[in-house]
Amino acid sequence: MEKLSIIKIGGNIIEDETSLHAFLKLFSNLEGNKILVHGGGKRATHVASKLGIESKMVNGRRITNAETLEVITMVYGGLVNKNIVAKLQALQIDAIGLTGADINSIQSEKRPVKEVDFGFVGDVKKVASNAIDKLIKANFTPVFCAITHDGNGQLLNTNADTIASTIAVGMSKIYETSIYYCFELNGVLKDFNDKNSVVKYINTNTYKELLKDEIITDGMIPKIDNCFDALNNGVARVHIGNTSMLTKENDNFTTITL
Ligand SMILES: Nc1ncnc2c1ncn2[C@@H]1O[C@H](COP(=O)(O)OP(=O)(O)O)[C@@H](O)[C@H]1O
Ligand SMILES: CC(=O)N[C@@H](CCC(=O)OP(=O)(O)O)C(=O)O
Repeated sequence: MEKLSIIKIGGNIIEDETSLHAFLKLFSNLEGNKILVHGGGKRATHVASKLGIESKMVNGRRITNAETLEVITMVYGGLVNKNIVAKLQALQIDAIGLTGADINSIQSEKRPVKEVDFGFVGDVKKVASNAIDKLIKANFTPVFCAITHDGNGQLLNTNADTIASTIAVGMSKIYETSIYYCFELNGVLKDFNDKNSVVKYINTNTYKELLKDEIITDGMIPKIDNCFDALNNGVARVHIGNTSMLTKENDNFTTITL
């Protein structure tokens, strides 16, 4: 089986021009088939606040009313996605920016209202692996933002970590897939005050311990849940770390195993 790398970058990398440029340079030099997935939650919160729209997160997910959906469509699908695509083109990567509506790549359904009404937030139902593969086979590099659609004309907001894991699961029918969750830290840290205290391997048992000891908190919990979902559904490898984990020189990052 041929290999495919799915690389997700978080909000803090996108916000910092120098980090973003350094990452895109690394990404452009990566050999083999690749897909980029980006978030941009921080930028969305910032733009929303400039427009006088308050942002509310519950369990790491944005409550997305109609107004917020407009903001995230402009920010993720427009501003952030098109800037990344233009920067990749400057690095001679033939990137194509996509939401899940483009080529019907990611269909989702509006999250049912239970204790919380998340509004226009979508849970992924179907990834069009063959359609995405046509782009890869034509030597385009797909760049996905955190937007999906329901097939009935409705765009939905879907967390970017989930976009990365569900695309990886879908593509693992065709490729041996690896996910690299890149963020500003070196990996999952044992001690938040020591940036080098990376937990190199986490499996389902050690994860439980780390949760119990409150070493893993906040946004890291849904991120690791996404990692286990991916591994349980055919993805070969999942790593969390700084963008430099994409180079062979750095082996100080976290690998998730079952
Ligand atoms: N043990 C831990 N090690 C590293 N980060 C952690 C840990 N526990 C919680 N976190 C938090 O998780 C955040 C990453 O999750 P999130 O904000 O969703 O990522 P992203 O930057 O990819 O959008 C980190 O910025 C950090 O604040
Ligand atoms: C439903 C939901 O919460 N969607 C996320 C999508 C963006 C994202 O995931 O961005 P980061 O990776 O930068 O956090 C949001 O709107 O914040």
